[in-house]
Amino acid sequence: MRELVFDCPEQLAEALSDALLDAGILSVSVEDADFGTEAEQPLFGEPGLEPTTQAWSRNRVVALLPDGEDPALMLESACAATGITDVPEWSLRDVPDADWVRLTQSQFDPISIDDRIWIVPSWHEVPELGDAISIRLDPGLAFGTGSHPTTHLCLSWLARHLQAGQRVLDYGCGSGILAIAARKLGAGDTVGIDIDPQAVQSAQDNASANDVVIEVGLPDMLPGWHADVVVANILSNPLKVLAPMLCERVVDGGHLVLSGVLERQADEVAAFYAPWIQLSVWRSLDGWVCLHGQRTTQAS
Ligand SMILES: C[S@@+](CC[C@H](N)C(=O)[O-])C[C@H]1O[C@@H](n2cnc3c(N)ncnc32)[C@H](O)[C@@H]1O
Repeated sequence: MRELVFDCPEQLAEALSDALLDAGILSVSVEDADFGTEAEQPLFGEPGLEPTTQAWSRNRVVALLPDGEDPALMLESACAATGITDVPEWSLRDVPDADWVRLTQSQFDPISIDDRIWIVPSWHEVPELGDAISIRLDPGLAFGTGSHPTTHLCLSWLARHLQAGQRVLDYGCGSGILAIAARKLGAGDTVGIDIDPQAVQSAQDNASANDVVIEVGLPDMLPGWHADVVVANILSNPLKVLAPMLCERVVDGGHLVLSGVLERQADEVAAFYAPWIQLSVWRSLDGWVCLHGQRTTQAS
């Protein structure tokens, strides 16, 4: 296969990419044309949120051509569709044949959480477990493969503190990884809730693949019972909004475990929870924190 490559300014990158896709290009990626040079200007944004600027000042558009198509005609038609009169200079490059499935899979090795939990993609052998548990999980549409520090922190907390039989609510369950881990670590009734229907489906599928029973659903399916452990790995803003509801879901003496919070956001998030539960940083990893607190019987 071949790729069409050209540079264009920030204001044209998105429109031309869309027009190329409309013209029949198979896929388009936009890269920083100044990557690796002194002119490189990285785009930053809070993880999980879109950066405010959507493109670099000089963008390299890389478009995968369908077999037999004329690249010049495709680019000219995309330019005409977007009202661009100066067709950018372009070049062609060959895409070497590769086993893309194998290449992608090779990027995901089993992940160990403190030697207590192994997250193992389905194409890998389960490593020697000893006393550890293993969770079969493939990267998919829902967040939560264990590679992100926030998931790692929550898993680590569960592995160290969860007691057999405790009821667990995993709020913002994504792939269901925390709920599945909780069940495999001996939790009692366990529920995973997410606002994203695709995450709910993924969590259900992953629970079945791991032979564990967890109830999974959208927020309106929250069960009547209260949990010994409520774990929520979402971002700081939704966590602030959810504070009263999440605290209310914790039984007296129960635990609240939060992540998705950057170190610099920890105090602010804890302040939102202070009327019900005193949270403090349990552990940090790569700039992220895991906050933990216990609900006392005096809490209102
Ligand atoms: C960072 S992922 C965490 C996934 C998984 N629990 C983990 O630890 O890897 C956050 C999840 O929370 C969900 N989410 C975000 N806001 C939510 C809300 N207000 N109520 C329920 N789920 C929410 C997202 O759809 C996403 O699946």
